[in-house]
Amino acid sequence: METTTDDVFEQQNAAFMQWLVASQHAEVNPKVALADLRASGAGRGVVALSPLEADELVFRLPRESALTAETSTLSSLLPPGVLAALDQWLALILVLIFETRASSAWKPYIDLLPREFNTLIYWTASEISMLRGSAVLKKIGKEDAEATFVEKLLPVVRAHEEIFKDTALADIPAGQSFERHFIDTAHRMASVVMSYSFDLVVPGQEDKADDEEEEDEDEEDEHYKAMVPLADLLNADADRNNCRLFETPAGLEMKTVAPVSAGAELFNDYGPLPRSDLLRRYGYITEHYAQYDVVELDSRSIVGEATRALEEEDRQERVDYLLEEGVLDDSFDLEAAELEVPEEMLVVVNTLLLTKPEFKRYKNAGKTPKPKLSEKVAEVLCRILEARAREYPTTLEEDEKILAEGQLQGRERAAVEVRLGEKRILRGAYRVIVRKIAEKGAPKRPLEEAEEAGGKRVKAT
Ligand SMILES: C[S@@+](CC[C@H](N)C(=O)[O-])C[C@H]1O[C@@H](n2cnc3c(N)ncnc32)[C@H](O)[C@@H]1O
Repeated sequence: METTTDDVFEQQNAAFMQWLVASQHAEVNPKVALADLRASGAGRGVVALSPLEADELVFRLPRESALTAETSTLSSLLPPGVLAALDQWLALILVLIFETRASSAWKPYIDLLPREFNTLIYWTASEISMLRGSAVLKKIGKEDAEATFVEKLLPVVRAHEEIFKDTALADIPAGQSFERHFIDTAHRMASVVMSYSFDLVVPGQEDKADDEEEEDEDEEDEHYKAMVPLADLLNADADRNNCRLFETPAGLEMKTVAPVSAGAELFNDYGPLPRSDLLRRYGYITEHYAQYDVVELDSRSIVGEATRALEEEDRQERVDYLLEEGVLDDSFDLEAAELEVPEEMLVVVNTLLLTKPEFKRYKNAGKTPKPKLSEKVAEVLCRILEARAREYPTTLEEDEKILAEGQLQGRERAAVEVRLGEKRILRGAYRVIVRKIAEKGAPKRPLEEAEEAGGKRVKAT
C-alpha cells in the first residue's frame, strides 16, 4: 500500500514519543497527546485527552535530554573550545546541522523539526513589500546572518569535513554550490533555533537568577540555548497560555498554569510579541496578539517635524543635549495597549519647540521641560503621526477593505493584518491627542473635522 504524508506524520509522532520515553527517560502524562493541527495551519500541537487541573505535570524530561552544545556529541568531536568560541545561537545551528546524520541519537526528534518556514527571511520581495512602513523590515537581518554564517561557521565546517560528511550538508541540490547550500542549511537551522529553542538557566545559578530577576545584567552568562523536545511542540496564542516550562532539580517540567478541558490545546507562552515580531520570529499571527502591537516612530522624523523653524546649528545643539540627557532614543514605540505618546517623546518634542532663550535656560540648569501636551506640541505630534502613516503603501480604510473582500490568504493576508494593526495604533494615538486638546478647549484640528464629516483626510492615519 502507498504511504501517504499523513501516515508519515503519524509515524514520526509515534517514533518520537517512543524515543522520548525509552531513550530520553521522559515521563509523559497519559492525559496528553500530540495532535495534527495542520488543517488550521498550526502544524503539530499538544492537546488534552481528558481534563487537566492547574499545576498538573504534563511531562518531565531529564535536563540532559535537551539538545545543546554540551549534550551533542559534536562537542567531543571538534577540538576543545571550538563550539565554546561561538555565540550560543551559532553553536546550536552547528549542532543541529551535525545531528541531521542518519546515525544521530536525536534522529526521531530532528525528523519532527520543520524544513520550511513562513518567517520573514523566507518571504519573496513582493510579499515583503506588503509590509512596507512597518519597522519590522529593518529587523529581518538576512544578509547580516548570511555574512555571519560564512565568516564564523563555514570555516569550522571546512576545517572538519570528516565530521560533517554524513549530514544534510552532503545533500547539495543539483546545480548549487556547496557554499550556497551551506548558507541555506544554516538559515534553516537558525529558523529552528529562533522559533523552537529555549533559554535555560545554567544549573547552579537558578537561585541567583530568581533573586536578581530583572537586574540580570549579563544574561549570556546565566542562560544557555537548548532544544527541548516535546516542550517545543506546544503552540502559543498570546494570553491563552495554560502551560509553562519549569526548571527544577528533577529536570525540565512542563506544567499546566490553568485548568485545561478535554480536547483543548495546550499552549505555552512565547511572550507579549507584537504581530510584526511574531511573524518575523515564528511565521504566524493570531488576532489575540493584536493587543501587543506597536508602531515605531523614528527619532529622525520626530526631530525633523519638530524643528522645522530651527537653523541646523540650533537643531544639532538640541539633539546633542537630549542625547546627553539620555531622553532621545533612536525611536519611540506607540503601543496598542496604551495609545499614549511616551513621556520621553513628549519631553523631546517640548525641548525641540522651546524658544532659543528658553532652551538656554533649561540647558544651563541641566534640566529638560516637563512632558506637557500643549496645543503647539499636539500640532507637531499630529504631523509626526500623519507623516508616519504615509510611510505605508495603503491607508487604514484601504486595508480594511482588502481584508473584508477576503481574497488574500497566508503571508499576504498576514502582512495586511500587521500593517493595519499598526495604522490602528496611529489612528488611536492621534484621536487621544485630539481629544485631550479638545478637553482643554482648543479648536479642533482639520483632520478631526474632516473625519467627522466623513472626509478623505482620515487617510492620513
Ligand atoms: C515551537 S513550534 C510549535 C510546534 C509546531 N506547531 C510544529 O508543528 O512543530 C513554533 C511554531 O509553531 C507554529 N505555531 C505556534 N503557535 C501557533 C498558533 N497559535 N497558530 C499557528 N501556528 C502556530 C508556528 O509555525 C511556530 O513557528
